[in-house]
Amino acid sequence: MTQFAYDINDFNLAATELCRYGRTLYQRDWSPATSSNYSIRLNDHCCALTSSGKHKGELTADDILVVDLDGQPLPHPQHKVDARPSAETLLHTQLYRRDPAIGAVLHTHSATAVVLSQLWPEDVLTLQGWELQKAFAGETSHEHPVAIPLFANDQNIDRLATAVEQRMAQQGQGHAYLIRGHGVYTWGKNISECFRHLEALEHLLGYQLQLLQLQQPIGTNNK
Ligand SMILES: CSCCC(=O)C(=O)COP(=O)(O)O
Ligand SMILES: [Zn+2]
Repeated sequence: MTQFAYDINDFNLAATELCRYGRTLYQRDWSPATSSNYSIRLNDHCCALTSSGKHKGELTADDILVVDLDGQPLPHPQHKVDARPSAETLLHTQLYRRDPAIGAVLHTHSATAVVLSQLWPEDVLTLQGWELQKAFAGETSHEHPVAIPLFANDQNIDRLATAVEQRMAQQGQGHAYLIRGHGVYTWGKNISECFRHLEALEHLLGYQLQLLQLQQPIGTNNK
């Protein structure tokens, strides 16, 4: 440990990874126009997190901040005084606070996730029957239902994080959730597992969206 509440080497590694994943997620068109935020846990008390409003395909280590699990920025020798953590920081810290096994969180805004989140009528989307569900940690069969809760979008992130926590306390943590018209949050024990969850989810949500489109009576989209 240093004079800071985290190990600088851990921060440097996390910053490198977050920048690298940012380039990948931007190239996949899942993080357009400065949208999205990403984080990696540094220890029991803090995480490295993207700064607000940055282009996610062009992140540098200067764009990665450290916050404690209340979402408050912690000092770093190179950080600019005006750098602000993500506006959605509390959606990351809610996850790190509830589960010490969570090591990384990714939030993205793919067209598939956003469109499906607007079309889906219920407050939970249950994935079942897809082999790719087994990409989620601990899932061993396509037959086991994987519930993806949906939340109304809310500019009050504190209130949204409280709603997420309440739903998880009642119905289980799951692997991911959708915010309507906004995007998806998913997590994992580390960034590589988290990315696997996100990649699986993108495909699974794509299957569901295609099913919805196929179930639409022929010709109705021309009227
Ligand atoms: C331009 S997208 C609007 C904000 C958002 O939803 C997002 O994911 C990025 O917010 P941040 O403060 O983390 O840059
Ligand atoms: Zn967002």
